[in-house]
Amino acid sequence: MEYIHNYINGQLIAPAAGQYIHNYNPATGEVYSLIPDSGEQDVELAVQAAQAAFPAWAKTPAEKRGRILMKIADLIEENLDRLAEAESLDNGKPLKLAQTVDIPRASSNMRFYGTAIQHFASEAHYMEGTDAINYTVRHPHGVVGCISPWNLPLYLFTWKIAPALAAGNCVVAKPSEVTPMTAFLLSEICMEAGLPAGVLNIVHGYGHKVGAALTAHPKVPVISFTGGTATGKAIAATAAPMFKKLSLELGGKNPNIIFADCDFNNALYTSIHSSFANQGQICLCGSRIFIERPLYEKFRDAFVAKVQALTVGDPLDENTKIGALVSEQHMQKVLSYIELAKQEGGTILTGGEQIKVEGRCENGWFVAPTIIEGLTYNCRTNTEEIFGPVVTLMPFDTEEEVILYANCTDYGLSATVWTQNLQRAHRVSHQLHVGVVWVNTWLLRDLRTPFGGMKNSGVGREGGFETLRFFTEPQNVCVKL
Ligand SMILES: NC(=O)C1=CN([C@@H]2O[C@H](COP(=O)(O)OP(=O)(O)OC[C@H]3O[C@@H](n4cnc5c(N)ncnc54)[C@H](O)[C@@H]3O)[C@@H](O)[C@H]2O)C=CC1
Ligand SMILES: O=C(O)/C=C/C=C(\O)C(=O)O
Repeated sequence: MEYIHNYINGQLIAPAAGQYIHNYNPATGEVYSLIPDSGEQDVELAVQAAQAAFPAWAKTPAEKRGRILMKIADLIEENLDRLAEAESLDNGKPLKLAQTVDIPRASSNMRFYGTAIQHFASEAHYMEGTDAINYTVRHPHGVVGCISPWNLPLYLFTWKIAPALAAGNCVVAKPSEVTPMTAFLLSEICMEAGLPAGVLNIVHGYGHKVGAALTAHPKVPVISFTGGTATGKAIAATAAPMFKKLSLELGGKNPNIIFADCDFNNALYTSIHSSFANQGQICLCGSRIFIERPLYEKFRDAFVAKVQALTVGDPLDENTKIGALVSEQHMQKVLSYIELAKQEGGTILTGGEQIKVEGRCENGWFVAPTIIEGLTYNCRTNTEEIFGPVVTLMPFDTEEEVILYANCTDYGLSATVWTQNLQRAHRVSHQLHVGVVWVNTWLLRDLRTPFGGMKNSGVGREGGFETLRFFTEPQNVCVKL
């Protein structure tokens, strides 16, 4: 059985208490490795290592920090196949998705911030008539905490640590205990890339132990978190009275709005992707599909037919489009929402159940891609995050009506709008209470843009210079000339 180790002060080490958690392969239901069940003592060691490494790392020229991040990016690319396979085994996602999306994006994250930091300049403000000049420098905070989820494990882990490190902070990071493997492999890559000891520390284990200890640690003034809204709330409750700086990327219940004048094929094929990519376990998935009434039946029938043709199965098989859900517990949550949808009067057009895959995956956690119609826009199924391969379809008649539907949840992460009418695209986008709108596309990412949500979908924005600002403390110096 393979052991995963913590990465503390440049060393791969066992957890202080010597306890481990089972790590499951979701496609087979088997335990295949062991994760450190770390606790406060391990977090303390990691914070001390990060504190000790901070003065030298903060003084390292940005160009040199950037070079190390780019070396890490190169090594991620060199190890793409190994990392992609590890991600697929750990998470249940199709290997192909890990090869083409997760791991390339992890490398892009490191490369993007390795270069961005070299363009992140101080600001100066000259005071006309007063003969004074202000300059604003941005200092790294010291030790920052990064807590990431299981749905896009290395993708989101690197999305946090890259800007934090680039800005000169030292990091204590906690990957999800459900999918720890690629963060562990990354610690080996960081050692090979020459990242100095203590600059990045990775402590594995449960959220209520490691995550909670990191959030409450008095020497960690900044926490960046991506995950569920309930967990974000718990983190905020601990962090707020300690005046910690927080970035929270939380859940979504995103509308996918399809007007009758859309490019039908583009809307259809992209909607399959935005509904079911990664088994629907992406906070940006468009789980509520609103279709303008004249197109409703045509879209519904084509969508159902195409979704029925998707291959659900062994994530390692290159024909597989839908892999396993991440855990048995998560699968039960998703199935319980399908039951709720039936109780709320929904009609299951396809899917609606667990799937038994033959062969080596017979005990895996697979759910058929599920399409439901006939629900009201404000029922629980249509307002609570399911985070699985489940979408609902609803017709609408007017822009006003669909905007009401789209905005009626407590979430406000993203939305997609399909129309060939440019004026309508702008008009509707402007009225959506979400942080990110895609028009005639989905999940097309430019890493320079602000990314994040409104309402219960989060606090703050990641991406571009926004994150470098988050991971630094501005200091203004006013000089009277
Ligand atoms: N990015 C997103 O939008 C994500 C949303 N979710 C949603 O959240 C639901 C629950 O999923 P979970 O696996 O429980 O996600 P979670 O939000 O509990 O896990 C995310 C990370 O937070 C850590 N964590 C958990 N409790 C913590 C605490 N008290 N203090 C600090 N860190 C803590 C976890 O160990 C993990 O590293 C999902 O069903 C889904 O609806 C889950 C993962 C990602
Ligand atoms: O930054 C991105 O491209 C995607 C982010 C996705 C999440 O935060 C998520 O699914 O949790």
